[in-house]
Amino acid sequence: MLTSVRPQSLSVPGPNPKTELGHLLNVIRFGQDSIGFARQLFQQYGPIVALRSGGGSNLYSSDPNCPGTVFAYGPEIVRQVATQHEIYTKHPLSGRIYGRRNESNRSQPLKHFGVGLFGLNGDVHRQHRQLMMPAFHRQQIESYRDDIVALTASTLEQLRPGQVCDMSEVMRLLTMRVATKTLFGEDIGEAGGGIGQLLQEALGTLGTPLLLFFPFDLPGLPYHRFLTQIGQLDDLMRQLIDRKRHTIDRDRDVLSMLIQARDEVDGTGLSEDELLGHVGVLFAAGHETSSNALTWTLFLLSQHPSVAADLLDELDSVLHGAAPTIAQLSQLPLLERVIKESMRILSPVPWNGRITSKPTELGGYFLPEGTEVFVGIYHTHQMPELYPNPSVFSPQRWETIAPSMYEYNPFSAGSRVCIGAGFAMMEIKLILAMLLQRYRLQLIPNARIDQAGVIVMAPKQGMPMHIHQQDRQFEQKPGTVRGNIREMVQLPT
Ligand code: HEM
Repeated sequence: MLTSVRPQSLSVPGPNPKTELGHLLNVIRFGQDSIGFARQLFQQYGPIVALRSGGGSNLYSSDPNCPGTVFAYGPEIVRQVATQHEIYTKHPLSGRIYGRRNESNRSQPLKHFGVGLFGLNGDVHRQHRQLMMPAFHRQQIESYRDDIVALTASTLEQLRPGQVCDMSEVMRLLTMRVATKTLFGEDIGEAGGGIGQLLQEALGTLGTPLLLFFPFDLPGLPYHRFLTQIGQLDDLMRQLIDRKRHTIDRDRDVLSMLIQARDEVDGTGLSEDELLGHVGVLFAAGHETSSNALTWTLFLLSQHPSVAADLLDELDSVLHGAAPTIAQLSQLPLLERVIKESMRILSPVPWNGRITSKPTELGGYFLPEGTEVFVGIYHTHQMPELYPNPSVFSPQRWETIAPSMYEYNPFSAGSRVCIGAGFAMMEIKLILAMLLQRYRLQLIPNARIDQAGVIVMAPKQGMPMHIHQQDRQFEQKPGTVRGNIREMVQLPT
C-alpha cells in the first residue's frame, strides 16, 4: 500500500533539519562519507530514507525542480530499479551541473563530459550499447591479455623491495595505462597521461560541495576550475579522435571500433559529440573502478595473512611464477573468490544513481517524477540475512553461496549492467596473479585508511605499503589500522 496520497510531495522518512545550514551540513556529511552517513540514516529510518524529509534536496538531478533525494537498499529495491529502466533513468556524471551546459561557450563541454552511455536512456541507450558491444565481446576482451601482461610486467619492474609505495597510485597509473592502450591503442604517452590527469582532476573538482552551491564561472571558484579542466580535456580528446581516424584501418582498440561502428538499420555512425561522450565515460569508468578494486583487494589480503598464503599456494601451483594464460584464469578458483569477496565488502562503486521519469512506488512509498534515487550496492552487500557476519572478509563463503544478481551486484544489474565487467575481471585477475607471485605487500604500521567517494569508493589518504620480495612471511599485527575502514571490515583489534 502507498504511504503517500499527495502526488508531488516526498513522504519517505528522513532527517528534518530546522535550517538550511543544517541541511547543508548533511549534504557535506554525505559528500565526505556517503557510506557511513547513509548507514546511520538506514539504521534510524529503515531501508528507504530521504536525505531531507518532505523533499527539497538535490545532489544529482540537473532539474532545478527535483522533488528530493532518496537512498535505498536491498535485493527487492535493486530488482525494481534495475528492471524498470524506463522509470529509473540515468543522467550524465556531471549531475546537477549538466543543466548549465548552454550558459556560455566555456560551459559547452558539459554537453559531453560524463555523458556517453551514462547520459542515455531508452532506445538511444539500447542502440549505442549495441554499437559498443563488439568491443566487449569475450574474444575481443581476451585479445587484450598480452597488452595487460606487458604493462603489468613493466610496472612491477619499477617497484623496489624495501620501498614504501602508495599502492593506490601504482594501481591507478597501471589501470590508466591499460585503459589508454586497450581503449585507445596508445600507451600512456603524452596524450593518455594528459587525459588521465585532467580527468582525475576534473572528477576531483566535481566532488567539491562548493561547486554545487556556487556554480559561478568566476576565477577562484571550483566551478570555474572545473570548466577550464573539461575544456582542456575536450581538446585532448578531439586530438585523440582525430589521430585515430588516420590509423583506423589497422587498429583494433575500442575507440577505432566505435569510430567505425554503424547502425544496422540506417547505417549512421556516432557524431563527434557522441564519441567524445563515450571516450570520456569509458576512460573514467574503465580505470578508476578497476584500480580501486585492486587496491582494496591488496589491503584486505595484507590484513588476512592466511588467505594471502592460500592464494599464493594456488597461484604458484598453477602458474609457477608466470603470468596466467586465458585458459589458466579459470583454474584459479580462490583468486576469483577473493576478488568477489573484496568487491562485496568494499564495493568500488557503492551507489547506482537514478532519476524517476514518472511518478512511481518504491519500497511502499510514493516517489514523484524527478526524484533522485541512490541504490546502495554496498549496503545490499552488507545485509546479514544474505551474508552472515557481513563485515568479515571471508572468500570461503563463496564456496557455499550463490546470490542472485539483485543480491550481489558490484557491476550493477539489468540492461545497464557494467559493459566492462568481463574486461575488469580479466584485468584484475592478471594484475593480482602477477603482482602477488612477485611481491609481498605489507600495510605500513598505524596507517589511516578512510574510504571516501560517492561515484567510486577510494582510500582517501592512499594505500601506503611496504614492498617485499615474495618471501611468504605473511603477518598482520593487531590494531595497526586506523580510520573509518574499521566500520566496514572486521580487523584484528
Ligand atoms: C571493478 C571494476 C568495475 C566496476 C566495479 C564497475 C561497476 C559498474 C557499475 C556498478 C555500473 C552501473 C552504474 C549505474 O548504472 O549506475 C557500471 C557501468 C558501466 N561501466 Fe563499469 N565497472 C568496472 C569496470 C569497468 C570497465 C573496465 C569499463 C570499460 C572498459 C566499464 C565501463 C562501464 C560503462 C560504459 C558503464 C555504463 C553502462 C550503461 O549505462 O549501459 N566499467 N560499471
